[in-house]
Amino acid sequence: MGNEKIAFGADHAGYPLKQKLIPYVKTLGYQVADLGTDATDSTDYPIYGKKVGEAVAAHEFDLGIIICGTGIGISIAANKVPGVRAACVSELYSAEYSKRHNDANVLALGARVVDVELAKKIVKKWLNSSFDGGRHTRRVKEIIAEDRKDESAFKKLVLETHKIS
Ligand SMILES: O=C[C@H](O)[C@H](O)[C@H](O)COP(=O)(O)O
Repeated sequence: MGNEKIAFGADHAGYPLKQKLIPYVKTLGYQVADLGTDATDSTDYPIYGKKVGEAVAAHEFDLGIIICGTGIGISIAANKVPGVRAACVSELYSAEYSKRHNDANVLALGARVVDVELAKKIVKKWLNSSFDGGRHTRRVKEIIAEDRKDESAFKKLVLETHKIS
């Protein structure tokens, strides 16, 4: 923990929480970049979900943290980017298991759902958790195959284990 580079993004609803989380995550020792938005003026969450998603998928950053009102819209937008596994989280169990089982590389939060203290706890739990591997590796590989539209790789992974296609 601590040496990864993290990209932050938020719409207007997420902006106030983003401004609180960035200094907090810096105190945990991470390198942080703010990809916007820079004000509470109304904007559109897909802009920032896409921006952070593309930066993470391109390996410019190790992880992303994105925030809108519910966390839902911005996570939907980020998950359209191949290579992104964004988890919309509002409690600690999912914060941990989105890393352990899903290897989530983007965390989405709802600024109208969680308060600042809970958001900090979720972020810390997520950053401190890591992928379990094992059976979860095959499942994540199936997601990656689908991202790549590699139907034969997907079918091979499924067939190997479940004897279905
Ligand atoms: O999923 C979408 C997000 O929660 C947005 O932050 C929300 O829809 C923005 O709503 P409004 O334009 O009413 O501030």
